[in-house]
Amino acid sequence: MTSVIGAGAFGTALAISLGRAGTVTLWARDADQVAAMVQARENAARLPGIAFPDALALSDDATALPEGPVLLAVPMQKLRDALRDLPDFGTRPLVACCKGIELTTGQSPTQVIAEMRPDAPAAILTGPSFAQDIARGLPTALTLACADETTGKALQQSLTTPNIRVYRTTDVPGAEIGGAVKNVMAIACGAAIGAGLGDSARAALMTRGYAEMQRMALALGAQADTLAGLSGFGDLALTCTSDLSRNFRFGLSIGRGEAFDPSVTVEGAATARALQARARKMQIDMPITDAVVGLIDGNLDVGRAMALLLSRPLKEE
Ligand SMILES: NC(=O)C1=CN([C@@H]2O[C@H](COP(=O)(O)OP(=O)(O)OC[C@H]3O[C@@H](n4cnc5c(N)ncnc54)[C@H](O)[C@@H]3O)[C@@H](O)[C@H]2O)C=CC1
Ligand SMILES: O=C(CO)COP(=O)(O)O
Repeated sequence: MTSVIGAGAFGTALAISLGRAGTVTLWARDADQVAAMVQARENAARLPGIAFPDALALSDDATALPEGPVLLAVPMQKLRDALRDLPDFGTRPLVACCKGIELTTGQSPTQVIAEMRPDAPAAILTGPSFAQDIARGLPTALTLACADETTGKALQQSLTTPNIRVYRTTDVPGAEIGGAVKNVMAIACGAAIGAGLGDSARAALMTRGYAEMQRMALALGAQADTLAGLSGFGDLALTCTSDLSRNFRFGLSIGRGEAFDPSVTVEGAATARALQARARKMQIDMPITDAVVGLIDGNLDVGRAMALLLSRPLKEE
C-alpha cells in the first residue's frame, strides 16, 4: 500500500487520486491538521470542497505506515529535515514528489534521499500537474524516474490511477533538472507578463529557458529526450503559461511591483540561487537564471533584466 508524507496541496491531491484507485495513507506531522481532516474528510486548507475517497486513511504516526512505497510530498528545501525526523522505512522505495535543488548543498531530491537513506531505492515523481487538477480527477500525465528499472516499473504500476498516467524513465538527472529549471523560468515569465512585456517576450523566455535547462541537464549526463518530455518541456509549458502556478504568480507580483505572501511555496526562488551557484561552478551559461536571482534580490528590475538579456552578444541559436 502506498503512503504519502505531507498533506500539502500536492501530497493531498496524490492521496485523493490514489485513494480512488485503491488504498492509501496520507501522513501529516501536525496532529491537529490530521484530526481536522479525519473529521471533515477534506483538506480544507489546501483543497477545499474536494472530498476524500473512503479508501484514503489519515495518520500522524509515521512509525505505523503500512508496507509499500513512501511518497515524500514536502517542499525541496524541507526534504532533508523531513527525512531527518521521519522513522527509517528500511528498503521501501522513497519517491520524491518535489521539484528543485537544495540551496545548502546543490543536491537534487534523489541525491538528498540517497544521502539520508542509503538503503532505500530513490525515485522522483514529476511532470506537469496542478494539485487542483489531480484532485478533481482531471487527466494528467507524470514521469516516474528511477535509476533501478525493476523498482521503477513497480512504482509506475502502483502510482497509476484512473486520472494519472505514469510514464517511466531511468534518466533521473534529466527529470530532476527539468522540474527544477522550469520553476525558475516560470518566475521569469510571470515577471515579464506582470511588467507588461507581452506574450512574445514570454515565448522567448520559455524557449531560451529551455536552452538553459538543456545545457545544465546534458552537462550532468541527462538525455535530451527526457527534457523534451513531460518533466522538461511539458512542465515548462504548463507552469510558464498558467495563473494556477505559484512560481508564475510570484513572478507576476515582481513584475507588477506587488507584495507576495511569503508563506506560499515557491520552489523556483531558492532553486534559482542553487542553480546559479551550480552553473557558475560548472561554467554553464544561464543568463535567465541569473536575471531571476537579480529580480528576487531586488538588484534588477524587469526592464533592466530584459535589456541585459537583449544586449548579450549575438550568436547562433
Ligand atoms: N501544488 C502543486 O500543484 C504541485 C506541487 N508539486 C511539488 O510538490 C512539492 C510540495 O508542494 P505543495 O504540496 O504544493 O506545497 P504546500 O505548501 O501545499 O505543502 C507542503 C507541505 O509540506 C509539509 N512540510 C513542510 N516541511 C515539512 C517537514 N519538515 N516534515 C513534514 N512535512 C513538512 C507542510 O506542512 C505542508 O503540508 C513542491 O516541491 C512542489 O513543487 C508538484 C506538482 C504540483
Ligand atoms: O509543479 C507544478 C506544476 O507541474 C506546480 O507549479 P507551482 O509550484 O508553480 O504552483
